[in-house]
Amino acid sequence: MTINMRAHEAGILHAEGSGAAPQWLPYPRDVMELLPQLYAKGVSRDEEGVVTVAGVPVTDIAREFGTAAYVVDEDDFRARARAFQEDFTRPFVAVCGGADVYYAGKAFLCTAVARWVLEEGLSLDVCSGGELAVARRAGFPGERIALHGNNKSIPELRAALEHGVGRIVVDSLVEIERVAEVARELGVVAPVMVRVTVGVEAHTHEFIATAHEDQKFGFSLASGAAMEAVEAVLGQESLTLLGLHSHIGSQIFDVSGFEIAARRLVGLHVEVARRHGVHLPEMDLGGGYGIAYTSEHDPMTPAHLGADMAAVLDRELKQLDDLADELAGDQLGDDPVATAAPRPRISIEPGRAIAGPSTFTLYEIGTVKRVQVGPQAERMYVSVDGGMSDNVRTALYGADYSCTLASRRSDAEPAVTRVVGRHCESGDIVVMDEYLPADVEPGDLIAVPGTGAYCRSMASQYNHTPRPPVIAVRDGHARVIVRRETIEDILALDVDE
Ligand SMILES: Cc1ncc(COP(=O)(O)O)c(C=O)c1O
Ligand SMILES: N[C@@H](CCCC[NH3+])C(=O)O
Repeated sequence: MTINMRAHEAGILHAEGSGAAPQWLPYPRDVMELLPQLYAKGVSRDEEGVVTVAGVPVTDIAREFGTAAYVVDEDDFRARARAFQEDFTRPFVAVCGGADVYYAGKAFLCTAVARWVLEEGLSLDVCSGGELAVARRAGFPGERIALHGNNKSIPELRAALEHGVGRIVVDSLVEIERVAEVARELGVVAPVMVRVTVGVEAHTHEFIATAHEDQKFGFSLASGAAMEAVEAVLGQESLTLLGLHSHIGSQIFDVSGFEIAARRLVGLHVEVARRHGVHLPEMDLGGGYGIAYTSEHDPMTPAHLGADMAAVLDRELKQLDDLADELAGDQLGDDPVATAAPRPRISIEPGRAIAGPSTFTLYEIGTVKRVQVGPQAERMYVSVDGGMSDNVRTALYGADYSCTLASRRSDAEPAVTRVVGRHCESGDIVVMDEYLPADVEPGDLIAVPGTGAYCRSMASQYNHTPRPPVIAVRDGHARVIVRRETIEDILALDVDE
């Protein structure tokens, strides 16, 4: 018999693989009270038991804006952005002069969010012409934008260079030629970074790991392709090489993957300096910091992460200091070591860790059905007015979410629940296993926390379902930052011949 640790803590005893029928254990507490760390800082329950965000009851939000809706606690988002910008970067000052934080807009980006990020002093990572357009509309300065993507189009590259982006992270030899050509055409020198596949097997879902050899991103370090790419960039007059980039994957809790990545990346950085006499001014370690979706996850704070990663970098950059000693001995006499082989400035690209916990999805229950799943066990299937079209992560990665009854308190017995969507698939599941009070009924609201990253940004119109709005709440006031799609929006795309 295997016991799911989270579910076990919540009182669910799984009998998977044992052949025995599942049995549920009694669960005594309110899920939100048990797991407050899953919710944004401004989320709590009022005296009536209604969940509130920054002082606004979810019942008011549902009445005014409808459901399903993504509800973001603006102060929570900003605080997490600030924690990376300030607490994470602080230890890097002594190690390499400082660090820059590029918010990864793929997690979630709209004009308001780009402005929050800008106001909190971060830079921005975009990976498409669409994300770049949003950044431009928000007034994001080009020099604080990084452009990613493994197949950027010429119009995207042109738009990026016209906006003066601070870095383009190149991903193939064809693309190096392409960027060089567009830069020549525009009469500019394009700043680029080379995305390196460092060969780390990140401990995460295989679809969101990105630094093992057999996948589409980057230039392999092991095969020599990364050095070849560096040389290709150095050979182009319309390109300037800022540095090397590595992103090992997403929803990672273990610094050891970053440590191996840093060691290998610094190794290549030193090799470039040694072979070509080029001291690259930057180095980017990507994003990927995990968040808590359930009690199974225990993420590090940005301060803790920063301290650990700065220590790792300090250790690994000793490789560069050895080169500096060599160079100083050979060429520079008494010149300070720092001028012989200066340490690169570090940057990172967190997305999920800033956006994810700031948001919950608010759904209204439409139907409740009890299904017998064993002689002593039944599962309550709660259908909500959304599903895999607004949160595909459960279906795509087997992601685990929690939920809570949000519109009232209930003293009813807890029931093992699966929250499902309204789409035409049995895999249309939002929350696999959680407890809800057994008296939940149509019209009740539930909140699914941790949906700020890769939910709205990966939302679809499956079954011609209009995508939900994003409602930002701050200081007792809720407002729309992304409006709800309408059937008219969907019909507008459909050519009526
Ligand atoms: C290149 C790059 N940088 C940053 C990120 C952001 O990752 P996360 O949201 O896990 O921090 C991603 C996505 O995994 C990415 O591909
Ligand atoms: N979309 C993925 C993460 C991929 C991030 C982009 N490289 C998720 O929801 O977890």
